[in-house]
Amino acid sequence: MSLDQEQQDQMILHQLSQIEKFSSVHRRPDFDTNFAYGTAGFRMRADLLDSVVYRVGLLAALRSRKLDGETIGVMITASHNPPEDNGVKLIDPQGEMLEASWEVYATKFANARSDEELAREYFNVAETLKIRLDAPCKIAYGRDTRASGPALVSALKDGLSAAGAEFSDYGVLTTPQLHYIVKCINTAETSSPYGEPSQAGYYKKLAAAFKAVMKGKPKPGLITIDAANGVGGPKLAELLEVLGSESLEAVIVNDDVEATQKLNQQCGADYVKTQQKLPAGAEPEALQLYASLDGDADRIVFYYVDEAKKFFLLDGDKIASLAAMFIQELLEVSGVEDVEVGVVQTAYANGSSTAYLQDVLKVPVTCTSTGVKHLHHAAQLYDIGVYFEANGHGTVLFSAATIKALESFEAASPGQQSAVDTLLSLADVINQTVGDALSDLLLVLTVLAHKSWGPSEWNMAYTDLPNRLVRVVVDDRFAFKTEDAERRLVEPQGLQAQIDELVKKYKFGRSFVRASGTEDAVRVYAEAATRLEADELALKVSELLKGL
Ligand SMILES: CC(=O)N[C@H]1[C@@H](OP(=O)(O)O)O[C@H](CO)[C@@H](O)[C@@H]1O
Ligand SMILES: [Mg+2]
Repeated sequence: MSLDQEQQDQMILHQLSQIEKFSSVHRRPDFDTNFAYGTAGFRMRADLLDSVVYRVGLLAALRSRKLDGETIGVMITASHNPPEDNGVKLIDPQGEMLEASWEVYATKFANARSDEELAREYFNVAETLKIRLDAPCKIAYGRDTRASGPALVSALKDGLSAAGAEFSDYGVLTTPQLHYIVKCINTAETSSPYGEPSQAGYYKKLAAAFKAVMKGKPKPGLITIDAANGVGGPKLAELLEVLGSESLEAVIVNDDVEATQKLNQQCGADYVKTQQKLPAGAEPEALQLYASLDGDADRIVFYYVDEAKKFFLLDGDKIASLAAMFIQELLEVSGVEDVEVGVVQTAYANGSSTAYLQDVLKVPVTCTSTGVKHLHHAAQLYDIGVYFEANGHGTVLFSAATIKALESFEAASPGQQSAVDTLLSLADVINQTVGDALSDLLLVLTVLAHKSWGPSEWNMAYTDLPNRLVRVVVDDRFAFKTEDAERRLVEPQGLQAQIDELVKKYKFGRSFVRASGTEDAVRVYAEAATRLEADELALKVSELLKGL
C-alpha cells in the first residue's frame, strides 16, 4: 500500500469515527416517526429535528464532493408552518432544489437507527456514487427567524465538521436569498457570474434592475405588505432602503420577528390564500394593493378590497397570467422571433386561469406534481418558462439562449429596443433560481406600472372559479397514490371512481385528492360553478375518506 493510500484510508476511518461520535450527541429521538424528504425537504416539530439536521449536514458534504466541490446550500426553515415546527432543505449549485435522485439518501440517513448504521450508510453512498471522501467540499447555510433555528444550526455544524466540510454561515435570511447566494458563489468564476454572493449583492441587483425596468414609468402607488411576522419583514425593509423612497414606498405590517410565536398566525400568504380573507393588521383601503409573504419569503399573494369592502385574491395563478401576458406583449413589440413562452401550473391552479392562458393568451400550459422542484424543471423546457403554484410560489425562467438572443438582437426602432431592454431588465428583477416573494413583488409592480393598472384591472383578466381546499387527517396518508400529475388516484382502489361520480354532478366541477408532502394529512381540492357547490363537492369528497 502506498503512503498516500494509507493516509487516505486513515483519513476516511477518522471521518467515519467522527460521524459516529457526533451522531451520539444527535441521536434520533424516537423510532415511531418515519422521516421522509418531502415536497420541501424535512419539515416537522422542531424538537424532532436535531438528528435529522445533523445528518443533512453529512449528506450536504457528500453532495458537494460529488459535484467537484461546488457549494451546496442548506436552509433551515419551515416556511408557512406554525412556530413550533422547523425544517431543512438542500440547495443544489445553480440555486435549484436538491436533485430528486438524492432524496432517497436523505431519507435513508434520517432513518438510520444507530450511530454505526448512519456511518455505514454514509460510507455506502460514497462507495455507490464513487465519491472520494477526502475530496474538498463547501457548504453555505442560513436560517429563518424561528426560535429553534440556532440550536438546529449547531446540529448542522456538527454534521459538517464531522464530515470534514468547509462551511460559511450566512445567518438569518430568506430562503430565496440563500438560493441566490449559492448560485452566485458557483458562477463567480464563470463567464456569466450571477451576482455578488451576499445579501447586499442581492439587494443591489434587484434594486438596479427594478430602477432600470421602471425608467420613465410612474412610481407605484402605496402598497401594504404583510410579512407573516417572519424573516421577510426585515429583509423587505432592507430592500426598500436600497431602493429608496423615490422608487417604491411600502407599509410593512406583521413584521414582529421578536415575538416568534406570532409567526404565520392569522397572517401571511398561506393564511390569506387558504382563508381567502385579509390578514390581521391590514386596514383595508378600497382599491389599494396589498400583499402577504410567507414565513421564509419565497411565496407572495396579492389582494385588494373594492368600494363595498369585498375581498379579491390575486394569487399565484393571477401572477403567472399577468407575467405571461406582459412577456408575450413585449416579445411581440420587440420583433424578436421564435421565443416560446410557456406556463407551468399544478392541479391546484384555478380552472379559469388555465382556460385564460390556453384560450385567450394562447400559451402552452404544462401541469406537474406539487412542489416547486417539479414546476422548475418543467419551466426549463421553455425559452421563457413562467411557473407558479396557486399559493404564490413561483418565478420566471429565461433560458441562456433567450438572453443571448435578446442581447444580440438588432432592433429596427426605438420601440423595439425599449421592449428588448424591458425584457432584459425584467430577467434581472426576477430571481432565476427559485420563487422569491421580494423579487415577485417587484415583478408585479413593474407590470402594473407599465400597464397603468391598479389591482382591479389586473383582476379583470378572468374570474376565478369558486374553490375549496380541505385538509383531512387519515390513518395512513402514504396509502394515497396518484397519477396524471396528481390529478387522479390509483390507490386506495375504487376511490377515484367514487370521486368521478360526485364530480359529474357539478357544473365546472373538478376535484382531486393527494397526500401532503409537508403535513401528515391528505388534501382535498374542489372547484365548481358556485361557492355553495364548490364547498359541497369538497365536503362530499372528504366524506369518502372517512373510515379509510
Ligand atoms: C396545496 C399546497 O399549497 N401545497 C403546498 C405544500 O405542499 P403539500 O405537499 O401540499 O403539503 O407546501 C409546499 C412547500 O411549501 C408547496 O410547494 C405546496 O404548494
Ligand atoms: Mg415558503
